[in-house]
Amino acid sequence: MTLCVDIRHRQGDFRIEASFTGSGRLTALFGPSGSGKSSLINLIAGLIRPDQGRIEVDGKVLVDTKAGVFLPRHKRRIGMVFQDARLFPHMNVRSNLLYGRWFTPPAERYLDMDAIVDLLGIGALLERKPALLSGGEKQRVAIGRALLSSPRLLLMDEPLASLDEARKAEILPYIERLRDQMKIPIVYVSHSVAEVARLASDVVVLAQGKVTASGPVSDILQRLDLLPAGERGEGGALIETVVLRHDDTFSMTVLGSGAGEIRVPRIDIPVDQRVRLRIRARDVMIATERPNGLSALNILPGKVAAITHGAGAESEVRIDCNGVPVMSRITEQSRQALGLEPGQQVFAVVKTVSFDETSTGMGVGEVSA
Ligand SMILES: Nc1ncnc2c1ncn2[C@@H]1O[C@H](COP(=O)(O)OP(=O)(O)OP(=O)(O)O)[C@@H](O)[C@H]1O
Repeated sequence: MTLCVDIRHRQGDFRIEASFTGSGRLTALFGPSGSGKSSLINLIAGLIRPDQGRIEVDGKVLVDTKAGVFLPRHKRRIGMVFQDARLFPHMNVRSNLLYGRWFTPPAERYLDMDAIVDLLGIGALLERKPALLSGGEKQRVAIGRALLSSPRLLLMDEPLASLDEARKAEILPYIERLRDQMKIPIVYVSHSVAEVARLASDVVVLAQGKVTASGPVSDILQRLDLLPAGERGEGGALIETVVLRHDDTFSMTVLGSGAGEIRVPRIDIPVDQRVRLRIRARDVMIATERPNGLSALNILPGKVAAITHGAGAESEVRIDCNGVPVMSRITEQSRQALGLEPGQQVFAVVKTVSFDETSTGMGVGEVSA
């Protein structure tokens, strides 16, 4: 899918000037509060008419102010999921789901109820009213309702923001399945690095209404300078791995990657499955010789590829571990003490316990354009 956005719009004192192309399965709009993420979603959905510009999804022009085109919302075939599920309280789950089909002409319906119910695991909930659902279940039904409108694009505006960590963890695998099994492109608003790392194929970074960077998720998450200050500690490398084996004695899982084997706390993913692993830059130590007598289990040989002096006392070091970039955030004092320079052979050291449940997710399949 290709989503092309090139718009300028003013609301009050706030100006949006956004231009980007998303060609992946799940494009994350990422930025701090007030950066314009929801405004951009509303512009794509047709809830706001832009002052100037053009929006196109897979060749279908939704807006082109120069040509006088503004497709009204109901003709855009866009599914929306918000932070709050917005289900109809008087209808049961089945009726809420079927409501999504209503506005789509039968000839254009390409998703059926059974497939969606199965994908989202909501078969047991069909007769219940929303008041009897957990927050995570409500969001799964809201996603189902949006999908049953057979949309050509799905917009998700912070769909997990109102859920606690346990409910988020419950719903993330369903969004991964949706991303990997449905052919519907998704634009997903978030200000959480953990969520973006797990779900996105591409990222558009927004700050004060402007696009400051866009590209594949692994490229963007390495750029710690692009991340909001409060989320910088969550940035780092995002690498594709495969489950090699589970070590039940020590409750660990061994992942294979281009950088070597990586041990993480046991994850419930079958052997041979792809896993996307986030290694936070702040969790990576650097050694100039292979360490001995060290408790950390992951020691990845590599070469210093680049060093960036960050704000204040910090330096960011990109280590090329056999073609796999691993980021490390260390103090400038440590960098100088080790005499680190580009080209130098080093070892990236990562403790197994530094990986948590937000560090791994199902690997993204081939991204079809
Ligand atoms: N109708 C409006 N009129 C004037 N200003 C508005 C209007 N709607 C939003 N804004 C302003 O536009 C800016 C961007 O808001 P927006 O909701 O798009 O940001 P956001 O990145 O989605 O934030 P959050 O993460 O907090 O939801 C904010 O400064 C907001 O106050």
